[in-house]
Formats: sequence, structure tokens, C-alpha cells
Amino acid sequence: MKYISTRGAAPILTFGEAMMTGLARDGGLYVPETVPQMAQADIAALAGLPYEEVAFRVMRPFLGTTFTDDEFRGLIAKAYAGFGHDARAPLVQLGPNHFLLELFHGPTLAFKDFAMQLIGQMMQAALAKTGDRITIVGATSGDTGSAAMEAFRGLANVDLFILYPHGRVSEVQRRQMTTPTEGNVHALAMDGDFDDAQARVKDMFNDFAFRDGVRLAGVNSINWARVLAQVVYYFSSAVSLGAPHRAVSFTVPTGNFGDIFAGYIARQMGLPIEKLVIATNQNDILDRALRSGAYVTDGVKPSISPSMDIQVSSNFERALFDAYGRDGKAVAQLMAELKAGGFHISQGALETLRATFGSGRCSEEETTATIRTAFARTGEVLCPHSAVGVKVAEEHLGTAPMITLATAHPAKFPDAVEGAMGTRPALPPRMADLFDRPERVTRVANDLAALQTLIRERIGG
Ligand SMILES: Cc1ncc(COP(=O)(O)O)c(C=O)c1O
Ligand SMILES: N[C@@H](CCOP(=O)(O)O)C(=O)O
Repeated sequence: MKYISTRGAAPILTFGEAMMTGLARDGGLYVPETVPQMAQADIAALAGLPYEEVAFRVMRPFLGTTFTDDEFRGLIAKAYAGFGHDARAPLVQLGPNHFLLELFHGPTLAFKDFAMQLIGQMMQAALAKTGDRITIVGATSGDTGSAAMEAFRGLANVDLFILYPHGRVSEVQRRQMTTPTEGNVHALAMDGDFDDAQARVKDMFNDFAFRDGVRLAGVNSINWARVLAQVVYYFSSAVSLGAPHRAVSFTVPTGNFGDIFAGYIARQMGLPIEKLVIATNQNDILDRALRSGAYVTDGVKPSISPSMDIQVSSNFERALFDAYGRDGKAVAQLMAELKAGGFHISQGALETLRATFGSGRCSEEETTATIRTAFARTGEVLCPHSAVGVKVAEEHLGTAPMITLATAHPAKFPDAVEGAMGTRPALPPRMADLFDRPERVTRVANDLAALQTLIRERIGG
């Protein structure tokens, strides 16, 4: 199993190498050279299996020889042992043909835990074999950072730096990142928005002297292993609603396009998915791009669903790579144009994208109204991101059952939920003292050289 870059000019890697590499050295993102196919009988056989076994069967073909089967089963078991629901990703019914996939029962209450807990286990296992020490730098709009802190805190051979946009994450998210006491994890509150933070992380990867000097690794969804782990719950949920004998659709609250791209991979593997619907908040660049063909940034607007306040949607590059017939040069050209503000998707590529993806946008007012009405109708308390998904899904209901991804727990965004319903959702008991724990955070400027100096000093390099 080999991995190639979306820009076509980086070394071809194995799964294990791609996981430890993060961003490709030509600035692109790694994707499988060919996507393994799952036969209909093998998909049907997933019905009724524990989540961990589904995870093993779905991901195994992508791994090559990186882990033995026994090792991989052990890592999966450890990754999901701390989840607060036996089903790991339970489905609840919202309406006659509409289901909600609750992805917030992991340790930090967001879907990121599904991949981050596993990647934490896989990276530790890989590092134990080589004896290497790595520096992970990640950008977050709130959830990736908290999930990464939880997965990597206290590890002897990893230093983790998380850049989050100062003042633009919820208080619960911030405290999840600033209250871990372990010395190997570092919360950095940066001037700017998420796109700035993500750009600085990519700059660090593209500075080879720095990258090689600190042994840089990434845990954002630039890392293929992150995307792969998220493919699993598309299978587990679709099968429980009758796949492969019945097709389903998904609506995915979208920002960096990693989660919905995992659904795209599930579809490529053979899971019968009719439509994958991109749901955006007022940062609606992906919805506009799908409608008009113009992918043009116009500045991040802070919203009540802050984790999706993104304009430079990193993983869209992976979808463009396929839509352009896997032409790395064409993708490199589009990404160069994006640096200058935007690009136009060719008519052929746009039609290819539209054959798989639908899209919709949810305003701030609609998000608030959806939290309120969904609770009144179903008793389900939605986080604002999940509400964006539910609102857009309702506009796309068809004959196939619709599964909307509930990407975070409402207690991570108590202000938005209180604004809609008048009551504040409570944190789980294990986090009840989150607001009493001391915070540790460094304010940093949006300045690449200064960030690199800080990281080198902290790791003693
Ligand atoms: C709660 C929540 N919902 C949705 C998203 C969007 O997911 P993606 O960036 O994979 O599109 C994020 C951020 O990634 C998130 O944290
Ligand atoms: N919404 C994300 C943004 C980063 O996305 P990633 O999937 O690329 O890590 C967050 O919560 O940080």
C-alpha cells in the first residue's frame, strides 16, 4: 500500500511513513495510490460487530506492513477504551428518515477523539520501535487541539505545540487546551484566525531545515491517518441502517473538509452513499464554490460554531486531486492561486465534485433556531456545529436515509446553547472541575520566525 502526494512531486511513502511525515515535502497531502475496495458481502458482514472490529476490518487494508494484525487490534482496543458509550458512535433518530450520528462520546467530547486517540496509540507504537523523539505542531479552531492534548500529554518522546486563534475558541475548548499539567504539551494563543494558524503550521513543514531539525510531525487532518480513522463510522452507521442493501446519505458539518473527505473514501471503497452533503456556517466558501465554481476567500467571520470558522479548507485539495484526474501539477497551480486569494474550478472538475457532494449554508440565526426546535421536537440537545448539519440536512432529505454527523457535545459550547434554549448543558462529571483548574498558555504573535524560536527553545534544540 503506497501513498502519493496531491501535488505529485514528493516521495512515495508507506502508511507508517505517511503518518509520521504529515505534510508532503512538495506542500501537498498524502492520499492512497489506489483505494482498497470492500466487497458487498464484506460490508454486510460488518452488521452487529463491535465498533473496534469494524475499525479493524475497514482500516486494515490501508496499513500495509506497518503493524501486525495483533498489534493493530491492540492499538484500536486501547484507543476506544476510554469512550463513554459502548457503541462508541451511537445513532439516534431525529425524524422519519433522518438520523444523528453522535460522535462526541470520546474523552474531549468531539469527533476528533476517534482519530486522535488512535493516532496517539499508533505514533507511540511506531516511536517505540525506532526510539525517535518528535515535535508535533498543530493548528486548531478548538477541537483538534483539545483532542491532541489529551492523546499526547505525558508522552516521553513527543513534544506537542498547539496554535489556537486567541479569543476565537469557546471557553471550554480553551481550558481543555490550557489546563493539562504535563510539561510536554504547550498551548499557544496566536493573533489571527484559524487560517493563519494553519498557514504557519504548513510554513513550518515547508521550511526543511526547521522541519528536519525538530523532527516535525503533524496531527491535523493533513495527516492521512487522521482521515482514515474517520472512515470507520461511515461504515458502522450506514450498515446499521441497512447498507450495503440500502444506500444512505450523510450531511457533515464542515470546515477543513477532513471529516467529509473520510466519507468520500468510504464511498470510494464501495459503501453505497448516495450524497455527501457539505454543511457550512456563515464561513460558506465551500458551499459557494460548489454552486459557482469560484473558490475565493473573503476573510474568516467569527461565528457561534467556531470550530468551523475556516476559509482555507485544507482537505479540499484531496478532493480536487481526484476531480482533476489526479493531476498533481494542476492541483499545485490551484493552490498557488489560492495563496493569492482564490481559484476557479474547471467545469469538468466541478461536475465530478457535484456528482458526489451536495452543499448548504446555515446562518447564525438558523443555527440558534435549529438548536431550539430540534430540542423541542426530539429532546436532543445539539451543539452549534451539529445544528448547522441538521439544518442543511433537512433541506436535502430524499428517499435514502440521511445521517447527520453530530460532531461535538453541546457542553463544549454552553453560551451558544444557552442563547438558543435558555439552559446551559452540563459538562460530564469527570470534567466538572475544568473551570477551577489553573491555566497555562503562552500568547504568541502571528510570526513564523518567533514561533520557530519558541519551539526550538522549549524542546531544548
Ligand atoms: C465540532 C466540529 N464540527 C465540525 C468540524 C469540521 O470538520 P472538518 O474540519 O473535518 O471539516 C470541526 C473541525 O474540524 C469541529 O471541531
Ligand atoms: N475544526 C478543527 C480545525 C482543524 O481541523 P483538522 O481536522 O485539520 O485538525 C479544530 O477543531 O481544530
